[in-house]
Amino acid sequence: MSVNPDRPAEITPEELAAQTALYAPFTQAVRELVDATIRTTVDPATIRTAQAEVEAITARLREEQLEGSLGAHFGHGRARQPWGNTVVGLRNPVAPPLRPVPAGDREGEVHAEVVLGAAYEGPPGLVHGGVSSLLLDQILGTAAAAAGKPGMTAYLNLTYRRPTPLGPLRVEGWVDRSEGHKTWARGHVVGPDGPTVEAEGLFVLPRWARELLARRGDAEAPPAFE
Ligand SMILES: CCCCCCCCCCCCCCCC(=O)SCCNC(=O)CCNC(=O)[C@H](O)C(C)(C)COP(=O)(O)OP(=O)(O)OC[C@H]1O[C@@H](n2cnc3c(N)ncnc32)[C@H](O)[C@@H]1OP(=O)(O)O
Repeated sequence: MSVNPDRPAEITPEELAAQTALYAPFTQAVRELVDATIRTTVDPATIRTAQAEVEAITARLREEQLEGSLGAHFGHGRARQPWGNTVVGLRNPVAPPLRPVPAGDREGEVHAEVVLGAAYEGPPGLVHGGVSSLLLDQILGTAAAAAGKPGMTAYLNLTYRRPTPLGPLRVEGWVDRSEGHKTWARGHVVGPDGPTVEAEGLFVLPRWARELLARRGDAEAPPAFE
């Protein structure tokens, strides 16, 4: 998670829409490539040819690239897009991606439907425990932010109740309680037979951010967490 205390450069909603239309299908195509890489059974000569083609594409993309990570380069107003984020990033093919939306009636409650394929496997046919943790960290953090209490993960406790099958899943998060700059959130991964992994975490608005807000006298506008 990069934390940017300054407002990143903004682009217009029209430019944001244009960039989304460009990059979302491109990123999805690379996700498909990853899945195909894992599952293909083509002959060795085809693999070698495909490797050369992929390397050529990579070289073409590297002709112009950023120095570091993506951060929150794109956005407008308070709707900045964490396009590099490993869970929700629109430009990150590693991201499943998760698309949390407001749901339910608990504070900050957000849900996301997601389909996890071969790229997220741990035990055969099952989701890797670290991947469940990844999704839950994000959805609990998003719930805290949706409740207007954003923070960084101070701790995240997980209980793996039963194995999580690869395939369609729902991830849910909500705020349990908060005290000032500390917000406790809960959530779970739900499979076809009910919840599989439960999470409870503490999200803290860091001291530096609290001090920044105090200087700005702007308690309603937390700094960007992307
Ligand atoms: C409408 C929809 C909008 C949606 C819009 C989406 C927006 C976007 C969503 C982003 C969703 C991101 C979801 C991924 C979230 C990551 O992945 S974050 C990355 C992983 N986490 C980290 O790297 C954090 C690393 N740790 C730190 O930076 C610092 O230790 C912390 C946790 C920020 C705390 O720092 P601090 O505030 O400077 O420290 P400090 O003042 O000592 O502690 C503050 C309080 O927290 C308590 N505390 C700190 N750590 C702990 C702990 N481990 N256990 C218990 N208490 C603790 C302290 O005791 C203290 O309590 P009080 O005495 O104030 O009551």
